[in-house]
Amino acid sequence: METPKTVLLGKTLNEIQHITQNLGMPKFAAKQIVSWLYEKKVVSIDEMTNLSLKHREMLKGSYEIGASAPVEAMRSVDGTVKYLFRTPTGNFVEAVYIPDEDRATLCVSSQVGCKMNCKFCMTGKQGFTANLTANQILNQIYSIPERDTLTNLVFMGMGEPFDNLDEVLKVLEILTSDYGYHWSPKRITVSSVGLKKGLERFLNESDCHLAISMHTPFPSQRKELMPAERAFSITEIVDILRNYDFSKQRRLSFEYIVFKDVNDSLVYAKEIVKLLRGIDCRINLIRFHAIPNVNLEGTDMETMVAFRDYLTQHGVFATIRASRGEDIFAACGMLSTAKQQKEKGVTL
Ligand SMILES: C[S@@+](CC[C@H](N)C(=O)[O-])C[C@H]1O[C@@H](n2cnc3c(N)ncnc32)[C@H](O)[C@@H]1O
Ligand code: SF4
Repeated sequence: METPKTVLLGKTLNEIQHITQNLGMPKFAAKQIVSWLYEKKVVSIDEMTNLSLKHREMLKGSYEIGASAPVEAMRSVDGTVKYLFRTPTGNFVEAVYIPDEDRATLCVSSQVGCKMNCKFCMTGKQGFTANLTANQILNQIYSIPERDTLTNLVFMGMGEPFDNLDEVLKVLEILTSDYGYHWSPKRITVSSVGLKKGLERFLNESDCHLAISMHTPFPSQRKELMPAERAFSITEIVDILRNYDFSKQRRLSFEYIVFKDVNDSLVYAKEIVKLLRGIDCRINLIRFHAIPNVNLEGTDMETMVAFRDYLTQHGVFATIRASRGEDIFAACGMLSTAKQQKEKGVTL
């Protein structure tokens, strides 16, 4: 059997330098290769025409680009497209393309499934299967037809990015460095429940925006909704965030799914104001995408507007996030779970 080749897409400049060094290629070859990968976005090593034929052949002996097209695309009436990618081990991950006036955002996944088991999340219900490699994360951007129109990227698909931070940081480096995509870190937001080590490392090693999934300001209730609260509480998260400056380039936001009769009254809004006092941030109120077998319901728009207005009037700028792609199961984890179940012959 032929040995599988190592993929180049998703490797940092440093990693490519190791490869070229090991193959005895000249020092400048690494820069040439990353330029073919990340600027010219080639699909084969043969296209790297400023490498000598001999070096291209050497590279092809053990390496390949490693781009793979989505296996399925579902288009919503509102223009949102959900892409499904198959990993080499036969798992499915989702990326959602969301066009909106002059913006085009891609929501990417960082893991197959998730360990965090949040009560309201379909990906959490899947359990954890695997971390995605930098290649598999970057491929979600590289291999969609709209890739050159993207203005923003959010890590709000399947998985907990801080639980796979080595790979996520490599992707952020490639997207924001001069040798890579040259993107400003302001175009990228990483969303997390807040894991202590990951949070501190991300804050120190990246300049990208941060979104923390709060969902309730009360630790006792957050434990019920989000088991990760037990390991690292929302109050400790906020304490750490107080030490960082979010008043300049980097933005901090909190996500808050508004559940009917659970976290949608003024008691919650008042506690949020207290918790976030003195921190430069905003809060995004999210409509709940109902998932099967979970006794939670989204609140009505009138309550959401009142909640938003209270927060904004009391110094915490709040917005209501538009819910997109409802007709194509755009809530994270819905499509991949459906696909997985279909392959096993189960219906949801
Ligand atoms: C899927 S998570 C991925 C990133 C990270 N694991 C996190 O929780 O922040 C992205 C956002 O989607 C939210 N989310 C999960 N399930 C949802 C649902 N059924 N309806 C609406 N939002 C949901 C999460 O709370 C989180 O704010
Ligand atoms: S909301 Fe985020 S952390 Fe929670 S289970 Fe879903 S993906 Fe994991």
